[in-house]
Amino acid sequence: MDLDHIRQQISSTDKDLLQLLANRRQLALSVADAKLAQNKPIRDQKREEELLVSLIERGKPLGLDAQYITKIYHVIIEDSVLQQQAKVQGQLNGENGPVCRVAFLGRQGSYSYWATQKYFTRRAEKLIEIGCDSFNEIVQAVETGHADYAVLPIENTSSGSINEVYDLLQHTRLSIVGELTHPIEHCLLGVEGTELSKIRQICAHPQVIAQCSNYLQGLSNVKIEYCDASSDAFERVRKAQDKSVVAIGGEEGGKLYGLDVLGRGLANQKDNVSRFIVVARKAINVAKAIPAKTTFIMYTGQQPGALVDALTVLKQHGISMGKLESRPITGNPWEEMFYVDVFANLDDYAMTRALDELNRITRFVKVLGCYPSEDVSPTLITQQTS
Ligand SMILES: O=C(O)C(=O)C[C@]1(C(=O)O)C=C[C@@H](O)C=C1
Repeated sequence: MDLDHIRQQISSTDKDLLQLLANRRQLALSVADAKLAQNKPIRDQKREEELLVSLIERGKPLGLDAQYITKIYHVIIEDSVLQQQAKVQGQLNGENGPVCRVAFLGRQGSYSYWATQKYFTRRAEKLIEIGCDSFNEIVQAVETGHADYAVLPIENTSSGSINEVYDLLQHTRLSIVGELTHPIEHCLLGVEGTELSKIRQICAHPQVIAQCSNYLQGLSNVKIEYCDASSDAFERVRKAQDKSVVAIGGEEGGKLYGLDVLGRGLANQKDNVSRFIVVARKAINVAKAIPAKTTFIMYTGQQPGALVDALTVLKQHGISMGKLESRPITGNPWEEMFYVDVFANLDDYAMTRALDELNRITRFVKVLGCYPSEDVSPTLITQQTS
């Protein structure tokens, strides 16, 4: 068989695979309806485990190993769960209309651009992109009604919390309505023919620079140029057409600007992942069938044990905390606002009780939003496979 012929067969098999994946997605969406009708949660890890075990058994005589099957099905099931969650949420809260206007940092190719695409393709509305130059501009776009939603990076596994976004949340009337995580794979990108040894200037967003600090410390005689977004860095390099000027950003984004990859894996952490939040003017409800997260801020005052007392309230109501962050309160030197993420639905009885009590024992509490948790942890096989 000649190469072209084999490739035709591969392409045809891939076409069939895509059709099968699309069919599977449709079936999963029908499952969501059935589950809602029966009052069942979307996620069923027992079913997932049974499915994985039976697929591994079926794969063996076909020469497909367990690891390969497990890896592929973790991706398929994660997609299935998130598609179902988006459908259920759309039904519960109603979509905004035929289109949704979403503000994000940068233009085509920025990390926030990809995160926005990923999140909003699950929804029925047509996405209208509103690229912005700063986090403040993004929030303003939604506050003024120019955009329906904003996508904001809030934390990263290499650089930690994004303080500017936390501070904006303290003063906005917007609510958190969603979250998503997105892998951030930093590459060094330049125009064709750029050589690593000749680089004199690196363009990147300050968050990117923080996430690649170890790599950057190892370079000498290189000027850092701060940019509004990775897409801005790409644009500058593309325009300069200078082989001593490079950008740091994602490979896919760089390609849109005609840039070549000179180096990969620049982040301090191997698993460099950012968590983004989605904010809107109106708060949403989260269906009981979906695991929910609630984020609130509180000012406890500075009396001894004040924070311990507040966190004890959560413990007493059996509420697990995902993250605790603190930021200075503007205008009140040395006083801190605490940001708390909990795994609970705002409508849960325990959460209502806990918030009532926190309102009583702290100086200030404000709920920033309740939203579906996108943390679809992979189901592990506990039973023995033969
Ligand atoms: O069978 C179900 O209950 C589904 O929702 C489908 C599915 C899947 O994609 O296979 C997805 C999520 C559940 O956790 C289990 C399985």
